[in-house]
Amino acid sequence: MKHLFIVNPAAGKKGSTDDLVHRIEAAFEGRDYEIAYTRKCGDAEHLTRAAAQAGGEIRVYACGGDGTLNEAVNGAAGYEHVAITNVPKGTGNDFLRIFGRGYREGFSNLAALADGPQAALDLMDCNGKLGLGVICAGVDARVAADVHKYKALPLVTGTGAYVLSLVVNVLFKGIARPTTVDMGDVHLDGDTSIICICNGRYYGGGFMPVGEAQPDDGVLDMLVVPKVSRTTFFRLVGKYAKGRYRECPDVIFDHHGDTITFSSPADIVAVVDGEVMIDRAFTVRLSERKVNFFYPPDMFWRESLQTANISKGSILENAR
Ligand SMILES: Nc1ncnc2c1ncn2[C@@H]1O[C@H](COP(=O)(O)OP(=O)(O)OP(=O)(O)O)[C@@H](O)[C@H]1O
Repeated sequence: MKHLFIVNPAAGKKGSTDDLVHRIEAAFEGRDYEIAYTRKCGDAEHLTRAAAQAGGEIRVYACGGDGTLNEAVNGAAGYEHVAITNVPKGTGNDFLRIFGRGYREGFSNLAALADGPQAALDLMDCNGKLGLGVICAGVDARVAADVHKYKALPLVTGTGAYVLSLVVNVLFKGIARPTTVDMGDVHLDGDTSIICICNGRYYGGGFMPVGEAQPDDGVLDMLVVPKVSRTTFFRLVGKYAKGRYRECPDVIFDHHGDTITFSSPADIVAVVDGEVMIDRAFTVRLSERKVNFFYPPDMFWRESLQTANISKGSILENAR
């Protein structure tokens, strides 16, 4: 088995690349491994696909944030002899949050990760681009997309850019946009505030719209929020972020299936695992391709197992 580390030097804190490389060298001495570095957008996808096409069992470690992971997903999808994972080195790593408390430490333990189990996960196909975690296409997507613009301004920090983007988009540009949406029996023709499709559970640094979403159940969990007043929006956002959508059936419509389409006379911003796409019509469907994902031996994404892990930890701690 070969191990390929794809390191994004632009992701994460200064000095994190050197630190990671030392940890890889220490953990993989004597094993068949290689370290490759990305230089620009798209490199992680090309490196992963090239490794997959070379043949032979391989584990690919996308070392970066959700963007680097998403590129590895697009390069590895459909190749049964390839498995990928995400070594946290970004600011977000929202997909990994599904593994519960301690996910950062768990996925940083390279020796354990190398021999960890793997599972075939579902993928979302969004106009040809694959996503593993969450796709959004409403005011939340416009906020996320604009954060990059504001970050480039002098004297604006990461949090400052997010607050600025939130204020401009929610208070000044308006929450809703004219959109036609079809998902299952739900047809909406009017203004829409939020469209969200979950295969994973988290996005935007910790929002969890559908807490019961499972990345391997063959189901995409979709939520749509029509036009609401600013007051309702701010009242709703806490419940939306905590997966309490069932408490608001009159303003959050849900569908659990395999396809959603949405279109607008104006450009729609969609964000796929943190990556921005712009178009006037989108189809998001369950892809026929899957991706093998490997993870630490003591972690899993089903709540029951996460709970079991937590209680196992406390039993061990009590025994010490
Ligand atoms: N050498 C490089 N220099 C600049 N940008 C790069 C380089 N290599 C990759 N990239 C780009 O960096 C972008 C950000 O990467 P990534 O999303 O993994 O990190 P992040 O933004 O820190 O984390 P997160 O998205 O989880 O918040 C990706 O879109 C990728 O295309």
